[in-house]
Amino acid sequence: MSVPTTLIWFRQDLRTDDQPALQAATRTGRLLLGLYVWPNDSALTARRRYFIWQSLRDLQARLAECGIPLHVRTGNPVQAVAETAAYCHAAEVVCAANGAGQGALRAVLEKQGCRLHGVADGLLQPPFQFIRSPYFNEPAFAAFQVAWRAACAEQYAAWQAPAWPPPDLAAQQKRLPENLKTAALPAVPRAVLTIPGGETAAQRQLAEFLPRLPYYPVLRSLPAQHGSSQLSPHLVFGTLSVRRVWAVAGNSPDAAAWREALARREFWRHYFRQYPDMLQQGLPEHRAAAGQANQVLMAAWQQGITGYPLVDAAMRLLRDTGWLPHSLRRFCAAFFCRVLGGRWQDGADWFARQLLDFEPAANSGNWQLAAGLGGKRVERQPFNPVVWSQKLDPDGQFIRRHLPQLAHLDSRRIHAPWLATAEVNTNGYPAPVVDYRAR
Ligand SMILES: Cc1cc2nc3c(=O)[nH]c(=O)nc-3n(C[C@H](O)[C@H](O)[C@H](O)COP(=O)(O)OP(=O)(O)OC[C@H]3O[C@@H](n4cnc5c(N)ncnc54)[C@H](O)[C@@H]3O)c2cc1C
Repeated sequence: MSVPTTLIWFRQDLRTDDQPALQAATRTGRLLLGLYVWPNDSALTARRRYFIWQSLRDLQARLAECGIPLHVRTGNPVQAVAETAAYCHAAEVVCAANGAGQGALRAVLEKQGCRLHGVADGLLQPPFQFIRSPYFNEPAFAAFQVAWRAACAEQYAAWQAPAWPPPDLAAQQKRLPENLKTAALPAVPRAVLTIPGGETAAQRQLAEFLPRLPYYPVLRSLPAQHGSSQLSPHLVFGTLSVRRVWAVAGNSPDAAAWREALARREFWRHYFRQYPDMLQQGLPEHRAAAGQANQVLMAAWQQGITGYPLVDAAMRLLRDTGWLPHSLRRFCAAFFCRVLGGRWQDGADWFARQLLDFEPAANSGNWQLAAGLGGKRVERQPFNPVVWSQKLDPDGQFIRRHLPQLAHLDSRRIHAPWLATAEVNTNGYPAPVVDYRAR
């Protein structure tokens, strides 16, 4: 006789700690199974795929301790979930509902007598409450942050993560039929990751960062110092709970700047849920005035051969590791739009193909801001890449690390090697592709 089960469909919530889908599934009292469906996504780079794989391996081990098998499928998600639900006689499928319509899945499941139960995850506050204007410049963010923070302060003042696992779960799961107990995880090609995947790695990284929190406000703007948490891929793939992150940061003045970063993450996600058309197209006011970088300039920027050392060091690091600190993302984006005259969409596309932590809302929003397109009018402070290079990397340490052919230049010339006299060897480093002063 078949035993009714509950299927937990893991999506971008690849963890056991503070996991709403897992908690909701446990409350059903049925036997539990997990499922992950690999996305059919051409944007899933080898690095991202390997990060997910590491996260699944960790999740599988954690779930196995409680007797929950994690099945892994590929293909169309609706079909894969429905087939697995039928195979394991699921009476209910529980998953994070990320706002995208799940009507098709619900309809298919209902036909086979199975209920779809969506739970909220990934945000500290529900969307559609705090965005008051179609603009997303600094004043709009400031207004959002005041209201949003007040709601978080109230809701999370005494927050405790729900307990996991329930004490009798492993014993109960022994009743799972043998054919459902085994779940394989096919290997994927290895990729070099500077930020490893998985809940265990995420928790370790969070613990290592917390003692450095007091230095965050200063060091986050100095890319040579590794001053930020590097938790972004974990927050994107849900190997870490954002509620957990908010709670451990605490209320101290040291934590304020870091909590502001979390507010920015949330701001973009709320904003584009409310204004989805802006994700690709931007504000209507600015649609006609898009720039167009020529292909040669765009290729030089992508490959890190623009002749501007900090841009090139950063763009090579992005290509080689899939990660950049925020200050360099902003710098490279501003350079692309304002010095090379590129369209923000083209730059955002390149970042989307490189970033380990690619997330459409954060990427699109930050690109549009860097291009000065968050308000009614174009908002552009003068942008001097040499002055910014000196601010972000005062003694050239970051440039020296990533462009060794310029390592011998002094701290002034290293930001503008074209000023070096003919006797100084710049080892074939290219001349600037454009003169920033002409822009
Ligand atoms: C052009 C550009 C593109 C970007 N694309 C992405 C992207 O695709 N995915 C992504 O997660 N972030 C993106 N960001 C935001 C930000 O740069 C990264 O989140 C941050 O660098 C991650 O480093 P961290 O984890 O050390 O951040 P920390 O400084 O330690 O901040 C903690 C967390 O807050 C969030 N966060 C911080 N700053 C921002 C911000 N300005 N916008 C949104 N979230 C923020 C991230 O989740 C981050 O992990 C982009 C920024 C720019 C300028």
